[in-house]
Amino acid sequence: MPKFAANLSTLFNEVPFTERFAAAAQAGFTAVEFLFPYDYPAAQLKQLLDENNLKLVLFNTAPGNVAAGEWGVSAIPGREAEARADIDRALEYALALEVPQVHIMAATVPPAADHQAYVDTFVRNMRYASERFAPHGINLLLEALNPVTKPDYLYASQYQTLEMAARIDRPNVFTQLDLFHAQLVDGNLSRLIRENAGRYRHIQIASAPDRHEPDEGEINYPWIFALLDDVGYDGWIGCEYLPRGNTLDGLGWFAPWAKKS
Ligand SMILES: O=C(O)C(=O)[C@@H](O)CO
Ligand SMILES: [Mg+2]
Repeated sequence: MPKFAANLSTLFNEVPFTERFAAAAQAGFTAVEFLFPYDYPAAQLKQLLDENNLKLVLFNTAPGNVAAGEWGVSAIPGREAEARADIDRALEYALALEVPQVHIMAATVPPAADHQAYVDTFVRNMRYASERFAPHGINLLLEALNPVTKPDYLYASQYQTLEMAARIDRPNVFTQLDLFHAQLVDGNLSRLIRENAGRYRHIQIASAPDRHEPDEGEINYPWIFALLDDVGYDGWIGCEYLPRGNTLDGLGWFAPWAKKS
């Protein structure tokens, strides 16, 4: 049976961030994920989780200078000290918030840059991160991002992240399978899900191509949820979509799984 986490960076934007925890709980979610915790003290976020009986299942390392086109610094040659400080800060939050997994953001790679140098830097920083998180039983995730949403990201295809995880070669490194990005870049989701079961440890969903509720568009989600059960996937499914309108109005698809109060 699928377990859904509300993404508080994309859902419940009708209210300020700190009020989205209660909104998600009232809508029947028992878990949440979000982009970044760093604007808030960990103790404040922990209190919001506890008050609303919510588990936190995912957040990301810091994105770097987003206004300058960055999306993560862990793959940028020459920025290792910053990347490792971000990794250490993510670990502090992860421990305080009891999160089981963290997405390590790689980087966008300028078209003229030396791509291999980015890959090598990322592998070294990921091995550092792996050593820091492993004693705490926390997994690290890599996520492929489609080039329309995020041009020039280190990897766009799910098969590239699987290859990268193999190259990093550490037991707590897995991929994060965002089915919206996967459909735009790779397609054939059933093959991806079946052949790589066990290599992805978190899933995110949205419709394709418009990234709305998972009840429209190219992907037949009820069928995908049954397939995930069939391959024994027991991780979380993050609802990382942009509601067509009011978040609650679009939650009809979630009604069968919502916790009844
Ligand atoms: O963009 C996505 O998709 C994400 O999951 C972000 O959290 C990280 O790029
Ligand atoms: Mg995603």
